[in-house]
Amino acid sequence: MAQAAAARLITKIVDAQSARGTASVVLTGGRNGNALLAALAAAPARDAVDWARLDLWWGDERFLPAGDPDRNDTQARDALLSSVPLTPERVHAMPVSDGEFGGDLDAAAEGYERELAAAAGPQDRTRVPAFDVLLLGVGPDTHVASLFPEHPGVRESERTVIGVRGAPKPPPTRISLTLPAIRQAREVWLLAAGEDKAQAVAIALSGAGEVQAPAAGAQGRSRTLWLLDRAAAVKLPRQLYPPASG
Ligand SMILES: O=C(O)[C@H](O)[C@@H](O)[C@H](O)[C@H](O)COP(=O)(O)O
Repeated sequence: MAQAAAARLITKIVDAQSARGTASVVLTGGRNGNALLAALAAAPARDAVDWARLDLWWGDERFLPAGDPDRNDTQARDALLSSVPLTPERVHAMPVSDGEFGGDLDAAAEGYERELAAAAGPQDRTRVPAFDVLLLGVGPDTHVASLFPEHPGVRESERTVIGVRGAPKPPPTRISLTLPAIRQAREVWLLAAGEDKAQAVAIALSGAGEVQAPAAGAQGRSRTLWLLDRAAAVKLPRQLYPPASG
């Protein structure tokens, strides 16, 4: 799944850069998100991407000190970012807990909200850029980013970035894009591999509401793509699962 997603992402970035001279991608944490980045680092076509003209954002982040190994941006740098010639000012990591906002989670979330708004173009209807691709790993409970079933964050309808306390997935304190922000992306790609995601995938794709199944609310403006391996697809409703191609 990671290899296939990496190949698709390279193509999407190259297409965007040839069409508009730039591209913007929102990264996700977790096993599948990091596997995609590692696959990208190893992809032969990797350097078809003009890394200097790529804007990178995060869908969520653990609110920890800079360089903490549990931070998504630390893991992303280790998996890919440190080995490609990105433009540092175009890599928009979410605030650290020992930076300009100190340990003030809400101030840090507001800071990232302002950074997104500043990058939004006049053509963007809301206060975030029109991301070309917004990547999301899917939790076994159907969470995406740090939006968990029945938690306050998934109900947020105004803010684009929020602080999350008491997340069921450790570590508990996080910063996350909200569903309104996620839905501004041109394309949303949801990544799920492994048997432990099969139930979540089936629930999210069978008409569940976004409060009960946040992944169900993660739709792109022009496209929503679920990138699954067979193990994660086994519980899909039959009409959604093409007959095994050999
Ligand atoms: O900060 C995080 O933990 C991630 O952003 C989170 O949303 C992750 O993508 C899912 O929990 C899936 O994680 P796995 O791919 O490891 O199952």
